[in-house]
Amino acid sequence: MAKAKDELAQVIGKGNKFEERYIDKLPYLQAVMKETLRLHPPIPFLVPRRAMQETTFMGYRIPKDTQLFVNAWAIGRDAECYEDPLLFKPERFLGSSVDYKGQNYELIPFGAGRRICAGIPLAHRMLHLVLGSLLHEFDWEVDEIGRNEIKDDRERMGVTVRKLVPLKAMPRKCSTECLN
Ligand code: HEM
Repeated sequence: MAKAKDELAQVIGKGNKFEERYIDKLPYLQAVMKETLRLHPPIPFLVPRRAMQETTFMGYRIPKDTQLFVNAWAIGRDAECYEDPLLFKPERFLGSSVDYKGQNYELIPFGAGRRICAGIPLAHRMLHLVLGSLLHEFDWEVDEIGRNEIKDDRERMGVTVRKLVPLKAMPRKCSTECLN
C-alpha cells in the first residue's frame, strides 16, 4: 500500500484529487489492480458457454450442447502461468504487456473472445478511480482483528466470489503534512 500511495503522491501531488487522466501515469496502481483481479476474479467461472457442435479440445471430446465453464480463478493461480502464484506481487506486472483486455489468456477476469465483458472501458476507469481515490485521500489502519482478517484468504464461492470474512479497515484523513 505504501508503494501505491507514494506513486499517487508523486504523480497527482498531495492535496490534489484523483482524475481519470492520471490512470495511464500510474503503472504501480495498474499492477495492483491486475494482481487483485488475477487472484480474486469477481466472476470466477465467467459466464457459462454451450458447445454449438461436437468438438475436441486438448484431447477432450466435448459433445454438442455441453455446458462449459472457464475457470478464470484457477487460471490466475496456475504455476505454469505465474511464478509464486499464490503470492500477492503486483511487481510481476511492471514492465509486462499482460493485460486483462482479452489478448492474454492467463489473465481473463473479464473473459475473452466474442462475448468478452462489454463494460471493460468503464470498469477499468472506475476500478482505478475508486481504489486510487481511497488510497490517495486516506491513510488506512487495521487493528489486531483486521490483521487476522488480511491473513484469512478463505472465499465464499458463488456466481460472484467474495472474502468469507470481510476486512474491516479504518480510513484516517491524511495528516496536514500529507495534504500539503
Ligand atoms: C469489475 C468489474 C467487472 C467484471 C469483473 C466483469 C466481468 C465480466 C465477465 C467475466 C463477463 C463474461 C465474459 C465471458 O464470458 O467471456 C462479463 C460480461 C459482460 N459485462 Fe462485465 N464485468 C465488470 C463490469 C462491467 C460493467 C461496468 C459493465 C457495463 C457497464 C459490464 C457489462 C457486461 C456485459 C454487457 C456483458 C455481456 C457481454 C456479452 O455477452 O456479449 N461489465 N463481464
